[in-house]
Amino acid sequence: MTKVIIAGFKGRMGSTAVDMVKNDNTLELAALVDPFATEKEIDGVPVFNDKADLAGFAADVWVDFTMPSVAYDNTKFALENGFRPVVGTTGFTEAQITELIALSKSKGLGGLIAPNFAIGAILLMEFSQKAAKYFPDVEIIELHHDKKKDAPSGTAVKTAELIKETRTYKKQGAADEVETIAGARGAEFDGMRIHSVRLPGLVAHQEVIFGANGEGLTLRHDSYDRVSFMSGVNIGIKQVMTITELVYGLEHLL
Ligand SMILES: NC(=O)C1=CN([C@@H]2O[C@H](COP(=O)(O)OP(=O)(O)OC[C@H]3O[C@@H](n4cnc5c(N)ncnc54)[C@H](O)[C@@H]3O)[C@@H](O)[C@H]2O)C=CC1
Ligand SMILES: O=C(O)C1=N[C@H](C(=O)O)C[C@H](O)C1
Repeated sequence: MTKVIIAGFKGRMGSTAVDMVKNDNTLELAALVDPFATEKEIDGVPVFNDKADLAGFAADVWVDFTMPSVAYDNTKFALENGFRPVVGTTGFTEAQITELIALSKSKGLGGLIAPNFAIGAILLMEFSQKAAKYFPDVEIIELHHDKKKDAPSGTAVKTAELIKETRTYKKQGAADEVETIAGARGAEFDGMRIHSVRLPGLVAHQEVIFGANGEGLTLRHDSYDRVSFMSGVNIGIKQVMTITELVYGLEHLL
């Protein structure tokens, strides 16, 4: 049995992850963490408000769906306490990821930071990376629910990072273009543009639009329900038990 801690269990993703773990008889819910929890235990599973109280606790995996502002500290805490992190929380800097990978190696602990756990989103990123080799003009439009705290989404950033590996650099748009309203052209990443839409009713969606002479290519993925992320979280939990360092992106474990 793999013993799993879920941090952020009161939230949209954390609560969905609790159901997924409960429905897999090879996984055991070992502890739940959320500063907003009022319960001391739920169905015999201990509940903690503060991660510090989990130092020395016996568990294998730390699943994290919390907030960008705490995800780095939580992941570091997990590694320092022998829990293999499986982190969906977004907002890590490149430097933080590099540091956490080094820490995981020094501890010999597997781990995963995955900006998106949906298999369709992983495919969208891979297809986009392939297309960018032939279509260097690309704009990313990510669309999310209006409770999302970070912009652009972690998935959009990861998509842009992957595209950067195959795309020949170019600064897109007219050389003399002017924004008459600041931000009209979106965020810039390596010369390409990323646009963030926030609306009630949405869950998590992304389009990657390529343009070339006389043709266009649009790739799109939609998560209509948070259950779309759960097979990826389940794979992540199982795979981190078999590796000895943290990886960035679920594609490394598929
Ligand atoms: N990688 C992926 O596939 C996905 C990632 N996400 C990301 O997961 C994160 C959480 O998203 P939601 O569940 O929608 O947010 P949410 O706001 O519904 O839930 C976050 C929960 O974390 C709790 N929390 C805050 N600080 C904490 C701490 N220090 N320790 C433990 N719990 C803490 C909050 O009280 C809240 O219950 C976001 O960064 C989001 O972008 C969301 C969907 C899919
Ligand atoms: O906040 C969300 O909801 C999501 N966050 C992740 C991201 O920032 O990419 C993954 C997914 O898009 C849902």
